[in-house]
Amino acid sequence: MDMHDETIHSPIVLPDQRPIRSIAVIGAGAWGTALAMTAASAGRVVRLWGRDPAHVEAMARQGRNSRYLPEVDFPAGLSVTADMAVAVSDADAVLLVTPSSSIRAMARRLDQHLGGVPVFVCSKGIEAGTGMMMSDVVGAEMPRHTVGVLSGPTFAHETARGYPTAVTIAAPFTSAERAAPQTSPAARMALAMGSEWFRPYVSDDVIGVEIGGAVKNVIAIACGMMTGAGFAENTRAALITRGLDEMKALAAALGGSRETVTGLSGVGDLTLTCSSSSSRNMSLGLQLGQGIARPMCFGGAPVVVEGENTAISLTDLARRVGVEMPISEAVREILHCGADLGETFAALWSQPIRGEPRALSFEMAHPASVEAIDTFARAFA
Ligand SMILES: NC(=O)C1=CN([C@@H]2O[C@H](COP(=O)(O)OP(=O)(O)OC[C@H]3O[C@@H](n4cnc5c(N)ncnc54)[C@H](OP(=O)(O)O)[C@@H]3O)[C@@H](O)[C@H]2O)C=CC1
Ligand SMILES: O=C(CO)COP(=O)(O)O
Repeated sequence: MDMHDETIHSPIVLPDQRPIRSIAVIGAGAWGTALAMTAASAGRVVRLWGRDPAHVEAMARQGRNSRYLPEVDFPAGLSVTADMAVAVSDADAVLLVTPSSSIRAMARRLDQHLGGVPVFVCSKGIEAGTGMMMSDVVGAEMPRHTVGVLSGPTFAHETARGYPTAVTIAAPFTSAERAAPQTSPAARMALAMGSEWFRPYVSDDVIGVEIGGAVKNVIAIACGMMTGAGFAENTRAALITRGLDEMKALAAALGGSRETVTGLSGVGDLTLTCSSSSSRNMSLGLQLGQGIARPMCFGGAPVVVEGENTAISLTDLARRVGVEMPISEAVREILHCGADLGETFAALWSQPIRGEPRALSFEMAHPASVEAIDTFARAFA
């Protein structure tokens, strides 16, 4: 073999290419449990961590999670523990699946127990106060780890039952991984999780994926509110489409790709969440739209509705980077500023008329708006 051949055939040196055989899932709610079941069904060794020892003991005894997914039995290969050190011992990768408000604390705790294995955040939200994306929060607390995300249109109860489901798994690529994406942590995780009914796609656009998951919850609340208040399908379709525009604009402003927003984690999840009362976000909106006071929604039970806090962190972030998000702002006003639902949506519908692609940049007063009526009144006085 001459020198030339040797150059051509020398293997690319890549960092960690081990297959992912064992997975720790942190968070034994509906989605953590569904993902743990998915990974175990795909043949991985899975440890599911829950914070409540009594709940963990019940899961171990019953072979199911009767608090969050009562109708589905655990597959072989899934064990449960309330000891985080046990959960992550020998793990080749971690799925972090507690509510977004707890992700920083969980990551800080995890970092004490974990070597440098990839961590994938599966929660959908933007941190309150800092406006940081979940992957950035985890990256800040776990600097030795590759941090990715897993997101898409996925109701936990459907995934747990084995209904065909597709997700996007994203993590940053090194330059070597760009040349051979199948060696990236995201691709290795996709191989570890994939089964005949669970179909992962791979991406390196972490921010694009995360924006989709965060924004769709706020838009779903808006859709629920409008539906609950008695409006129909035209209105919901308009909110979904203009919500998608808000998602696209913010993702682009933060360096994400518009194409990612049209994928599973954007359009896919927006469509799912805004179409079904199985969504807690949509359901909260429905109840508020019907005039039920917030404390009485869900019969007063504490339910994780990520879009509620995200309405604030998202619009704060959008204002900071100069992106207009009128639907998200309307949701924030109603949820957090005491604005009247009917009046706020009426004002949304009579906002200035604009070009449909944001690139067609102009605006003029809507004829139904107060400003327009005043202007016309003055002009014709
Ligand atoms: N459910 C779904 O279909 C999907 C959910 N997601 C996302 O997954 C994330 C989790 O949601 P989901 O599993 O549905 O929520 P659930 O309400 O089903 O479960 C929440 C879980 O988090 C635990 N938990 C709550 N607060 C804390 C805390 N402060 N610290 C540590 N653990 C905590 C709960 O423990 P305990 O029981 O002890 O209270 C429970 O195990 C959310 O960001 C959601 O958007 C994403 C895709 C699908
Ligand atoms: O993220 C989800 C589906 O992809 C779950 O939506 P909810 O949190 O609104 O129930």
